[in-house]
Amino acid sequence: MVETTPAPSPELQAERGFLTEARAALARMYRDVEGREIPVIGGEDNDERFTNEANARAYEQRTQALLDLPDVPLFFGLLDYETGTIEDLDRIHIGRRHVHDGNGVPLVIDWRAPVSVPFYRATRTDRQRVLLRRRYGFSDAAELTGFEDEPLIGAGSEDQADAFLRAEIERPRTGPMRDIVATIQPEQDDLVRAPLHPTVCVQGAPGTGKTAVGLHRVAYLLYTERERLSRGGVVIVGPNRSFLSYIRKVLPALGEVDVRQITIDELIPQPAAAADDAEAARVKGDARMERVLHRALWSFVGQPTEGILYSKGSRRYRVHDDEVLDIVTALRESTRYAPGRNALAQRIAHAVLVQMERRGESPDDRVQNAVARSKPVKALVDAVWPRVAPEQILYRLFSDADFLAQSAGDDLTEDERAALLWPKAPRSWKSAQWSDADTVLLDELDDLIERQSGSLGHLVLDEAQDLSAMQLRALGRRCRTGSATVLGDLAQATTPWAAGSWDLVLGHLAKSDGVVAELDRGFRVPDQIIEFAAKLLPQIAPTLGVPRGVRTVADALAVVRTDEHSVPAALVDACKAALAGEGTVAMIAADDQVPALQEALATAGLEPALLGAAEDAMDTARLVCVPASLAKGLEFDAVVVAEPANIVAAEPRGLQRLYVVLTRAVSHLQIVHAAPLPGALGQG
Ligand SMILES: Nc1ncnc2c1ncn2[C@@H]1O[C@H](COP(=O)(O)OP(=O)(O)OP(=O)(O)O)[C@@H](O)[C@H]1O
Repeated sequence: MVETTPAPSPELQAERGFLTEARAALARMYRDVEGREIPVIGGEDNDERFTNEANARAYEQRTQALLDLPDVPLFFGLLDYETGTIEDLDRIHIGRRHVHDGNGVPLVIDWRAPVSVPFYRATRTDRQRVLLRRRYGFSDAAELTGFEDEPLIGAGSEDQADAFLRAEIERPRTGPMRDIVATIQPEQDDLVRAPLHPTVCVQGAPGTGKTAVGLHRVAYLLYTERERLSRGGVVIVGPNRSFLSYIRKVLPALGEVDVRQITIDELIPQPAAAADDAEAARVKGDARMERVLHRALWSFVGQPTEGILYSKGSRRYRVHDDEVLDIVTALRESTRYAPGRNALAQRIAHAVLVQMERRGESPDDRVQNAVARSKPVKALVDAVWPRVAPEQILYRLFSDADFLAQSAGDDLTEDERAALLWPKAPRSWKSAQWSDADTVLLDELDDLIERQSGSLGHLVLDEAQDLSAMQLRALGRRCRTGSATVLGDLAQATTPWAAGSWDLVLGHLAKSDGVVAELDRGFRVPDQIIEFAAKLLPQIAPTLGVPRGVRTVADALAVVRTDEHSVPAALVDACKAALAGEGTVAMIAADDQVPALQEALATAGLEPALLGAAEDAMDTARLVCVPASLAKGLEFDAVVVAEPANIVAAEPRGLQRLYVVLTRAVSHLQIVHAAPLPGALGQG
């Protein structure tokens, strides 16, 4: 915890009194809302039901947002302004939400309000009319324990701010990620407060605060653009459920409870039941698949070989095949598949109507509709432009080598086509089992057949470096008019289908106007560990610079070499040593080694939890066993890594995976190995 003023000075007592007053005011605001009647419109039609449901939801959110969370301090900072800067207020307390007394006088000002900005931006050289900045220290139970003043005029230095940041970073972790609202840094604040449009893309080394920035940006945008965003909604897409569980408390602590946090598989509503090998998944995720699917779909539209004969009473009307062909050709150029089918029926019917008019009849729209629905027209449309389901097309692509070759054109090599073909095709498209990558292709086909609506207001993609082109297209479609916050690190790309550059990612998302920014101050990882892990960068991401550390920690890094049989015992010792310190500890190993190593730790009496077995494993246990494939995005006060060579050998992008694993520690990293250290790690 930060060095704070010895308690209780009169000033500290006054601040504690103010905190109690603010808490009471918030409780009153909560009671006011809770006691309010929710307006209910009578009647049972859809509009009325929808309005009533929306009112009830808004009410529920408003009450939840006003709940005083016992372990979240109500304010964290204070600014003294030059007199007259803000009307009637020279001193403002800054907190996670707005609190006012019974007469509307603000007690705590929301950190997102413009008057709070200098808390993050003012410096001694650019004071922004601020005289003094105060930062508060709180116990884990949100008791006010002290404060530190940073005068922006007169003698002084900026070291205090750095000490406060360091103390905040090193405060031992207990369970899920916490917010950084008290110590957002200026380069992060720029991104947090960037306008809703255009899309923002953040490349940042491990621990530079990308996830934190993304979450605070959501809270900020909901404050400035609430109405616009509540219409379409905000969705955060993370790599897996463990990660989402880890970040789930940040937005509620910032007073935002209405944001969906999901994995991409949950966004695309198609259950996956099959698995792909790496090469098939890579090809299925490639942007070229869009052209393959496009050709496959449109190959279902055939050449009309005969026209139609429509009879009404004794009269006959004929539309010839070449006329139908002209209509089909024009429609192919201008519509999607499903509306094209309807339009074909209508245009043929129109051609019949023209003939009727030429013969002196005066048919109206109803006649045109009747003709469009007549048997001969339907039969022709079914023959020339059949109804198809996405599954039918994909089934045929993966089970019919000639159809695949014809649809692939020059886009796929023979080997790539071979990777797509099923070794043994299922009996029919209805019984086929689809993989995750297939469900994304089905989604693309669905949109090629009929345009999806795409009305999301804002989309946050975390660990976006891992998404395939086809996944990015699917995400972009859901947010056609909205904007996105794209977060990631190209050096941490572990999927074989990763897009490889931020320009490509933005292009696939259909947000090419997005602005790419870089964060390069690594807050999480001590210097010594960054330097060690960065030895891998020339091999895994030669174009990226080495992140700048902001702190060193004594004995941050230890590498223990032992023989193969002694690895479990050495891991037990390392975990025991780590547990002797404060905060969370992770033992990270190659996925298939985790069960045996977990057992070794349990046998030694250490009671480890297994990440992934229960989503909230990190909430309760101090020691967690983490399969390397689930480590991304997480962090622990101390990390023990077992046998790096096995982590590397487990997958095609094993070195990238190891880089992720090595950069999870806030204070201490111990590496236990018997095999030589991989790549450049073993050198010097
Ligand atoms: N301004 C800050 N004040 C305090 N802590 C910070 C700040 N910025 C980042 N941190 C801390 O640094 C750690 C890393 O942040 P975060 O997980 O957002 O980084 P990241 O860039 O997403 O990392 P990774 O690429 O490894 O997923 C977190 O503990 C976060 O709270």
